[in-house]
Amino acid sequence: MKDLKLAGLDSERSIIEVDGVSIGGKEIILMGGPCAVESSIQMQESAAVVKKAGGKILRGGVFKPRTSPYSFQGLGMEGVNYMVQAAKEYGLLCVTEVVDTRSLELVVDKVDLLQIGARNMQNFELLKLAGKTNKPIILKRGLSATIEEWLLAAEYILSAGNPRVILCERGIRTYEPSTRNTLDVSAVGVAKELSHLPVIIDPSHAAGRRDLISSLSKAAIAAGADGLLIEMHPNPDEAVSDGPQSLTPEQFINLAQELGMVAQSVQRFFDFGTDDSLEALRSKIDLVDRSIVEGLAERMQIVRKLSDQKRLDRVKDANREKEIIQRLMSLAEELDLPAELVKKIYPIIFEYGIQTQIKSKIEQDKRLDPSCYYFGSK
Ligand SMILES: C=C(O[C@@H]1C=C(C(=O)O)C=C[C@H]1O)C(=O)O
Repeated sequence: MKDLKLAGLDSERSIIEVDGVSIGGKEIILMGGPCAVESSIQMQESAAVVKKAGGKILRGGVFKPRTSPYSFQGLGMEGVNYMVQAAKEYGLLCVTEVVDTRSLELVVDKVDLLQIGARNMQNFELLKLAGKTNKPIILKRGLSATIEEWLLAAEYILSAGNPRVILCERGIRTYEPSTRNTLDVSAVGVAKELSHLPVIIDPSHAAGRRDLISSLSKAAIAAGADGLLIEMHPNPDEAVSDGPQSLTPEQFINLAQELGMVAQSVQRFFDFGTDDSLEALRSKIDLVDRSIVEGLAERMQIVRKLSDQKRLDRVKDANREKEIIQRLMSLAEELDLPAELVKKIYPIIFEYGIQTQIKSKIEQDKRLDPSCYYFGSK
């Protein structure tokens, strides 16, 4: 694309540093908070949840570009102060949306990042002014903007002198009414092919309903997104805006717990572990235990299949068992785990493996020779 003089991908991808948080590196950055700032207590509660989930950035709208003029328009500067205070207390950064040059000037020195929303993606005066600030800009893709238009909007900010732009896909307008917008997952790959800028995903505005947020967030990471911007409210049923698409604190934390595995599968990481409280460490252990048991169940399924290929009197194979134990004992040593643990646990696992094969073999034999039923039932 010829006009992407600064946004175009030359060689290196940009990693955007904001006070110790790097967006666009290996780490997946989680940002969360309510659609609109409503009160000091609401922001305190939200900040506590974001922190607990391993999130790095607190979001909250104070100037709300609402579809209807009669919807809540935001708390303005009072709201900014609530958010800044809460973020500070919990060691988080904070971001809010600016809707015009006036609101930008009001908040630029207060927050850590600025957001330009979908409806203002082509507000060129605002883009130029954002380009003159020293704050990173989260630039949302417009409701009906092509990827090219979105990148050219980023080019406005870059060419005005601000190199820190983060692209945010938030769903586009399609003919499909089941979701508020359609999350364009492929936009992540396309934008990254054309541009060096980090790309994050806002699944909340894309879906418009909370039941899809978890799966869309995981899809976003799998597709290569550098972060997630998710709406979460301490009490979504009472939210003044976007309640139906806001996660509850519990859902937000549960989702965050699952992000690490998805991140790992695409050679990234998500640090759920910033919270080392007893409760947080125990939930981490619960997650690991779950995958241990799931792994054992999967192993058992495979072992059971092996019975097809064996005679009943040849189910146990001592050499194979020895070989497995030796291999896993060296792995344990490499991983700083007592090798003795493997030596003790595995014979029990083999024992159950053998039992399950024998059972399956007997069932097979019965199926092959139905006479044994008749014989047995006489
Ligand atoms: C699965 C097998 O059968 C038995 C169970 C084993 C296991 O659980 O890994 C290993 C050897 C056998 O004693 C096998 O032969 O591989």
